[in-house]
Amino acid sequence: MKAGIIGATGYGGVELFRLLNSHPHIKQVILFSSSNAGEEFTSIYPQMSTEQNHRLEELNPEEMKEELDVIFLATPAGVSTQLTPELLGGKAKVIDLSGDLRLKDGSAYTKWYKKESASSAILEKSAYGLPEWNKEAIQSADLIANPGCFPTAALLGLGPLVSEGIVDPSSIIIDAKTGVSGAGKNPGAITHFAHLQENFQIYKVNQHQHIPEIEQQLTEWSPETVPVTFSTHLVPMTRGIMATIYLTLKENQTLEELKSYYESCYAEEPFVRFRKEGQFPGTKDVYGSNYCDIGITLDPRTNRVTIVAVIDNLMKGAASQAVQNMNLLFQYEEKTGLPDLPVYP
Ligand SMILES: NC(=O)C1=CN([C@@H]2O[C@H](COP(=O)(O)OP(=O)(O)OC[C@H]3O[C@@H](n4cnc5c(N)ncnc54)[C@H](OP(=O)(O)O)[C@@H]3O)[C@@H](O)[C@H]2O)C=CC1
Ligand SMILES: CC(=O)N[C@@H](CCC(=O)OP(=O)(O)O)C(=O)O
Repeated sequence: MKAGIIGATGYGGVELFRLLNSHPHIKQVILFSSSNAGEEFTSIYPQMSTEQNHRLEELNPEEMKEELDVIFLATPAGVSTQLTPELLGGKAKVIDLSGDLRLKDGSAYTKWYKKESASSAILEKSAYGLPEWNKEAIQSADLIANPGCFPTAALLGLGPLVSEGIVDPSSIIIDAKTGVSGAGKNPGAITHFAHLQENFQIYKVNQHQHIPEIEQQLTEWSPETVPVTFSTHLVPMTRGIMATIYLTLKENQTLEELKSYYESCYAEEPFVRFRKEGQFPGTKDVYGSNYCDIGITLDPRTNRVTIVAVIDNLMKGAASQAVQNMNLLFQYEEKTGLPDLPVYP
């Protein structure tokens, strides 16, 4: 198979390259760049040298859609809205890592991303690429909207309880922390080393573009609308997301019952690991891997549940989840080409 990466010189693009380069079904990876076409990839990332030389190519959607089997877009918001219509209709399947195609309601996209949305025809065509919850739709799609990094952690953590209908829908608080690579390779002043180191910073309070994405999926799982309080914090680390989620239950349940919902939801899922009672994961437990590790507990004093879900934002939050989706699209075994274990320490 031939794969193409648009936005190859960004953090998500480089991580995709690393994974696709050792994927057993990918014979060739072609890298596209809007700013460095004509240059060798190794002139930008010498550490990514391989046996094959990779020159950064200029975009040519007409050729790409016929010659490539799969195209990944690892580009800033707004680019996929423009490019996807030109990339569909040929041989290639398209996997978009940006937020452009995740929200079914184009006006919600415009409100939260402050950009023009893709057409409703494109939005309808795209399958939400959260494999643990949407496998069938992914397998039969031509276009995948890879989930956001925070929604991946939050939804995998919340899914078993919200879909069971046992959560008070007005009670959900998602308190999330992220490493700085989530902001891409050209972040703003908030991510400057001098500001970031020894600091812990909340940002986009009540304005984060992942709020409607999380609510869209929760509301699909639940008979009621599920609004969430969602806050994001930058911590001085490179990779990793921890979503600490608090909620109350509609009726009393035991921790054993709660655990059983997770165990049955994720029993067949190779990339969700549920912790034993009393254990909670840290971000290093999933570093460099496609895992989402989850721990839960119930405080009998308050009847409040605490859920902790961790992922690597560049992996399960972006590139490796995109490869997991590619595996599903092409009927490869879901774990193909993805690391078995995280990098530790
Ligand atoms: N970083 C993360 O943890 C996650 C990121 N995402 C999303 O994935 C996407 C990529 O993120 P990330 O790799 O971090 O971002 P980066 O900013 O690191 O890279 C984006 C790349 O897109 C390319 N690009 C920029 N403008 C254009 C344009 N107008 N047309 C075509 N290509 C363009 C650039 O590459 P070049 O100049 O070579 O074309 C750039 O290197 C974003 O939408 C992001 O929100 C999603 C989940 C997690
Ligand atoms: C640290 C940091 O800034 N993280 C980014 C991650 C979001 C992202 O990647 O954007 P989309 O999923 O919408 O494409 C943020 O919080 O906005």
